[in-house]
Amino acid sequence: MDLLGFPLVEVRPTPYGGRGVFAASPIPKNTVFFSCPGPYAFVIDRAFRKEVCSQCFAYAFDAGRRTWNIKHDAAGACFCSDECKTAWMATDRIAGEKVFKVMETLFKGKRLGREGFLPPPAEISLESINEAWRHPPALHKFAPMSELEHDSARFIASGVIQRANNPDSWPDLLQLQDNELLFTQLHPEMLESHLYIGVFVAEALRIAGIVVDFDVLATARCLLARDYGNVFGLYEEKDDTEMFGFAIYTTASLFNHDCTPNIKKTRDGRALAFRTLRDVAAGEELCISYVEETDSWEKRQARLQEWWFFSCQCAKCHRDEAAAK
Ligand SMILES: C[S@@+](CC[C@H](N)C(=O)[O-])C[C@H]1O[C@@H](n2cnc3c(N)ncnc32)[C@H](O)[C@@H]1O
Repeated sequence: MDLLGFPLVEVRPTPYGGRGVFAASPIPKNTVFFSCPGPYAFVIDRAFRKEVCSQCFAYAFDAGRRTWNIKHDAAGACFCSDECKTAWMATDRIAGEKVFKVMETLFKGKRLGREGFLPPPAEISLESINEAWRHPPALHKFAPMSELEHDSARFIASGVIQRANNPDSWPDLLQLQDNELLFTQLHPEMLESHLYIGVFVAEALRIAGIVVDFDVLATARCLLARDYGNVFGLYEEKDDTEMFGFAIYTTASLFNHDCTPNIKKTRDGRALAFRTLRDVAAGEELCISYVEETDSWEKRQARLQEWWFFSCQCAKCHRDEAAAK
């Protein structure tokens, strides 16, 4: 697979975990060998909305400010500059603006939401998940939705709008690893939440009068299936400690994990850039670290299992596991 024409890298199968990204030729230390211009779908968490520019993700605190005050109140977005607001409004997000407005109104007025919680199916299998999506729950009038669910709904809505505006990019999203079954087996209670999120987004599009030529609920399901295990946290650029949202970048999610990574990602506005941490030989796999490398083997494995559903096969983990026995 071609990584958007970046000549230093190629995508190939690995013996341990699906595809990986490999150096096609030697790459010297400190080379930015790949970058991804912007996310397919993203959300700025409600709690951070006033502090993060919805267009370029600039963090107000990094600029010595508490909040950004150029706003699009109805759609729940803030901007660091008029240029960013104009860019957000003028491009293909016009449909998005309408959908986000409707979603804000429904959420703030508690106009549509869920009533209580249903128990998950007794056994989580692909069949029981399919069956649940065939019979999604109805939204209730004047029922609340949690802030977390609404943030997830905004994330899914941004992906649905992306598909509507750029149909050619949908296959890029679809080729990401589908983690629906593994995720639902670990978190069965989330199945119902995902169904509500899908129904909520479909209803928001309907109320906004946005007609698309694909099934919104099925699209929401595809996005949710690829969200866990593929998304990147959006962190502020200075210290990389405060996470204010999350985003899915199609090609960037092809990098596997290693507890001794040879590359590092950095966010540059909307873009993600990948840089070598040491000289890399031709044919070596290029891996980032999904977790804190200095944590114990047990802690790293637990986190990778919980959030990425795999047991790490890197050399350091094999060494640490052998030492622990
Ligand atoms: C973000 S995806 C990376 C790309 C993925 N290999 C693919 O083909 O789409 C993360 C998934 O890759 C696999 N993976 C990544 N790093 C791994 C590792 N160190 N050991 C085992 N599996 C790994 C796991 O299946 C994990 O859920």
